[in-house]
Amino acid sequence: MARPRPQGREREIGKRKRRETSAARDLEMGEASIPTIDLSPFLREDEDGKKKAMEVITKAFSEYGFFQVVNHGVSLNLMKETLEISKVFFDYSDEEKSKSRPSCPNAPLPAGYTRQPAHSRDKNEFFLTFPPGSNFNVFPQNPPQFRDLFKEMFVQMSKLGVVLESIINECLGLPTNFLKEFNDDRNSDFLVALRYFPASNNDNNGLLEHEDGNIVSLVIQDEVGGLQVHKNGEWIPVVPVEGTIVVNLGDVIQVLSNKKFKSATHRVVSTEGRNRYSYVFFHNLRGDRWIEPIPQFTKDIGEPPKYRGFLFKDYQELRMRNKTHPPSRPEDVIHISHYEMDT
Ligand SMILES: O=C(O)CCC(=O)C(=O)O
Ligand SMILES: [Fe+2]
Repeated sequence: MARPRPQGREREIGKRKRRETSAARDLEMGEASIPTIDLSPFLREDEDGKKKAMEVITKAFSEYGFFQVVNHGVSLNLMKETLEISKVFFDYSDEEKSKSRPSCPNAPLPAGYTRQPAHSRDKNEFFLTFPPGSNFNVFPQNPPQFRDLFKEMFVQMSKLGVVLESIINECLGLPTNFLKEFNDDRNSDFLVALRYFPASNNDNNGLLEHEDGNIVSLVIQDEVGGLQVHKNGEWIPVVPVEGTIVVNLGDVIQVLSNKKFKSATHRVVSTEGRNRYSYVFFHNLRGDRWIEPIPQFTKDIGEPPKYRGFLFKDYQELRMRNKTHPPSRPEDVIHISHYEMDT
């Protein structure tokens, strides 16, 4: 007799277990690397170059959900300076850093400086801001250039986020400006500077495997390395190349596109004897948006929706609970599979 197919959570546990085993097996890592894409055709409206780049991007989004970009419009000097300034800031004493602890309890995320609690599996500390001018933002007095550099980085990364969103829109074949109109409020975007601590003898986890929940994320990493993306049972290193920005897709696009595009699973592995610094910009979405697979990827082509609809805010809250009240069993952590339909 055929074995009944595992349902819902049981099925998810199976998937995760398989992934964890293969993660352990593949820790040594294969030869694969993620694609690098030149964005200059989009910035200078070169139609032919755009078409070619879009083919590569569409493939990368359907297979990996991850790629790196060059000629992205973000100043290379600014990238260097912001990494340098974050080293200066994170090297300050805990007392000094604590002066910019989050102070606004109703902010959707803790803006300012946060260190992961000792019991957290993630071994990092970070500094988060919402768009310049947001009332949630808290900045340190020192280093004196910190605030301006952070603001400038926000502005430039936000521009790139908008460009990438329009590229995603085009690669998915959506009506012109569909995503721009759906996601017309930039107040929920945020920028995070991170410092990962060196690996210890028995723990090299910097950031546990996860998918980003938003539209698209942009990562600037220093030369230490450790960011890895999961593909076909393998952990592929995202090898740092100075001046490049890593792009990874979030769950919102995976759901809207009914899984045509993937939000890749990724993690950060820490390195013995070295801190690792990075910046991540989250091109996000208003909490009151309703997310469900769009008809173009479901009923228009005779495909059943792979997800039930949900309010983005509810998903964000569940993801937040993963952090504030981490479940003891990894399989109880909420992922986008929480909304997956049994097909
Ligand atoms: O620090 C990195 O390289 C990536 C961080 C990340 O994946 C995240 O914050 O969601
Ligand atoms: Fe991430």
